[in-house]
Amino acid sequence: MGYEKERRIAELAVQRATLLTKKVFHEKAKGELAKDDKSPVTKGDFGAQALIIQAIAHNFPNDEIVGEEESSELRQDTALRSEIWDLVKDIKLNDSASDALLGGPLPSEEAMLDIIDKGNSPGGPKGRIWALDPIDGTKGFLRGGQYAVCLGLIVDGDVKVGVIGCPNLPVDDATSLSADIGGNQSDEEGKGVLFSAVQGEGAISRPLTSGGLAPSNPISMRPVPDTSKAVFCEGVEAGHSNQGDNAAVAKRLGITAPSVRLDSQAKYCSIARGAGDIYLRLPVRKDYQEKIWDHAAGDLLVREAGGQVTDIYGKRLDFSKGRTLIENKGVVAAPAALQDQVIEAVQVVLNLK
Ligand SMILES: Nc1ncnc2c1ncn2[C@@H]1O[C@H](COP(=O)(O)OS(=O)(=O)O)[C@@H](OP(=O)(O)O)[C@H]1O
Ligand SMILES: [Mg+2]
Ligand SMILES: [Mg+2]
Ligand SMILES: [Mg+2]
Repeated sequence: MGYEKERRIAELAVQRATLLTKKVFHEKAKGELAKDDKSPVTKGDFGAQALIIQAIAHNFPNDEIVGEEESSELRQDTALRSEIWDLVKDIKLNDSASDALLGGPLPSEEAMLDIIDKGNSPGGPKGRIWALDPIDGTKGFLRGGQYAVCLGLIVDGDVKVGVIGCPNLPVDDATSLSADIGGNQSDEEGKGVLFSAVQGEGAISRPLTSGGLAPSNPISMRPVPDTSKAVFCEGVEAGHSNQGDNAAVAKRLGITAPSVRLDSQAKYCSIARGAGDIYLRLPVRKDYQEKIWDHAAGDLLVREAGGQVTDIYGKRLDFSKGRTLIENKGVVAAPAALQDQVIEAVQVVLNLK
């Protein structure tokens, strides 16, 4: 069994970070800022990044981290910074043995900024590099929908460990995707799932808790007799994937069921547990480069659950090229037996052949 410690620490670090994101999720003022690329970031994103990097640095001090966020806005905005510190300093798992594994609380507000900035690795083909998305689906988080806390370990360009916490997904793997899954989640009963995978060892899920890790179950994609019976998942934001092209692909595959729209890597998680079958993320803009933290953990989770993950050309996602997936365009994930047919349909719709 490889990467046992990495999986355990990653699961606990993600679980601890969701304690903070869940608090912010219920606050009216989430400390929203617009980044240079106009995308949103909140107290939840900064706080979760600080907590997770602290845990990685404590356990694996020589590893590099590619984290989505950086602290420059917080170095200007002292009010927001102290609001984040007020949250971060009090977050701990209510199982002291588990919490101790993460290295205890952060030392100070100033140290928190430096810890956030340890996520500045350029990535690349060599060594151990963690890809961290402290809140994936920030727009979903702000809307009251799905979001995910995502952490993957890439070793020499290959994803070895993937962990995703989804506080708003139903615990029950068998719960079918319903229209309200991406909607307002005021009722927390029965919600919150922690997914993980290690290369070559399959994929599992367990309920998210506020203490130690709960018992886990293996998960797998469901068998789909033919593509027309498949349910496909896509993003909520029309600016992140081309919903018109996604629909045209579904039509070519004979799919009549409406798509299930949900934010974040919860899409990878859903198909990996058989709540949905195909994830389409067809590009909106030619020049957009997908970020490694948006896909590393989900890519491994789906492949370990019996699926394939490629870009629109049928090429595996290449995590060895830096902070972005510069060698790939779009994402297509499906049960292994259907992948060729789905790629064929994508290529016809996008006029690639
Ligand atoms: N133009 C464009 N194309 C593709 N992807 C983009 C684009 N712009 C942003 N992003 C990234 O989308 C991440 C959120 O993905 P989602 O799957 O949640 O999108 S969706 O809202 O459900 O459609 C989001 O991740 P977070 O910032 O972590 O939320 C962004 O990294
Ligand atoms: Mg973002
Ligand atoms: Mg993201
Ligand atoms: Mg994010």
